[in-house]
Amino acid sequence: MASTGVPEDLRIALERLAAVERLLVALDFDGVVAPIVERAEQARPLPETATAVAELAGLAGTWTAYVSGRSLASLVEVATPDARTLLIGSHGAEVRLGGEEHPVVLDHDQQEALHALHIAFAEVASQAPGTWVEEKPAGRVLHTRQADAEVAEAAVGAARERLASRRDVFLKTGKQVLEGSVVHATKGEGISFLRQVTEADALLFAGDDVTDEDGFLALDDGDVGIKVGDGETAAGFRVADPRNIAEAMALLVSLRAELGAQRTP
Ligand SMILES: O=P(O)(O)OC[C@H]1O[C@H](O[C@H]2O[C@H](CO)[C@@H](O)[C@H](O)[C@H]2O)[C@H](O)[C@@H](O)[C@@H]1O
Repeated sequence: MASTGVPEDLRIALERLAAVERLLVALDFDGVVAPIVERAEQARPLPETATAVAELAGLAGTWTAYVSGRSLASLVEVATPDARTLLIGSHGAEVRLGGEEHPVVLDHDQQEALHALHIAFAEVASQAPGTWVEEKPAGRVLHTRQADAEVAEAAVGAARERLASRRDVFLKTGKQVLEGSVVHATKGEGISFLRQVTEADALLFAGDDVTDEDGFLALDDGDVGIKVGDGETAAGFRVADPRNIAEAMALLVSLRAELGAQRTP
């Protein structure tokens, strides 16, 4: 089967993956399912990817998941996933399985740390035109995509400096964002959790950002990791942009549907 945007080595890996008994397909959201845009609330899935994910979720022995740095609420709003798609939010700190949400619960010290984080980011953003703060249950995100490069760099530096003495705020760098969280969680933990609950024989994970590297490091032999875009990666495969993920997902749907049809008596 020819598919122009799917490299040959990935196509072969997808053929192998399509044949496993229990398969988990886990996708990062921003930069993988949805192209990167100026404002977080404007991001939307590529329709072809959303369709392929829904089709995969309807196949026997197949689970789908979005594994995102977004809060669950924000992920649900922009991705509008159906109930079958498993959700990991806040880089692993929040979970939704079926209709059941497992929100993050903060103790008193974490609430105090979140307040300090909010003040630090909000004060920096108020002085740095083009930056803004996104709120999450266990963290805050300083967005700099719409700021001039020098303003963005200075804002991130100032925010880091203000939080340097806090051992209870964990900082992560993402695509033109600085994220702070009062809960230590990684996408690797999220992916290992999903592997456990689905009892998957193999899984696919695709990601584009530095924080997705924890996810790639949680993959085993027989799994497929796909890095979207440039940058160092532990993933075994690479594609250029989210449209290639749409193509890869469509290919996986047809391969798995075909094999499923052959298995059905
Ligand atoms: O793990 P992800 O699903 O990829 O989420 C990572 C962060 O994505 C969002 O920010 C990124 O996408 C925005 C919309 O395209 C873009 O404007 C921003 O510059 C990107 O960093 C989201 O807002 C964050 O909360 C997520 O952690």
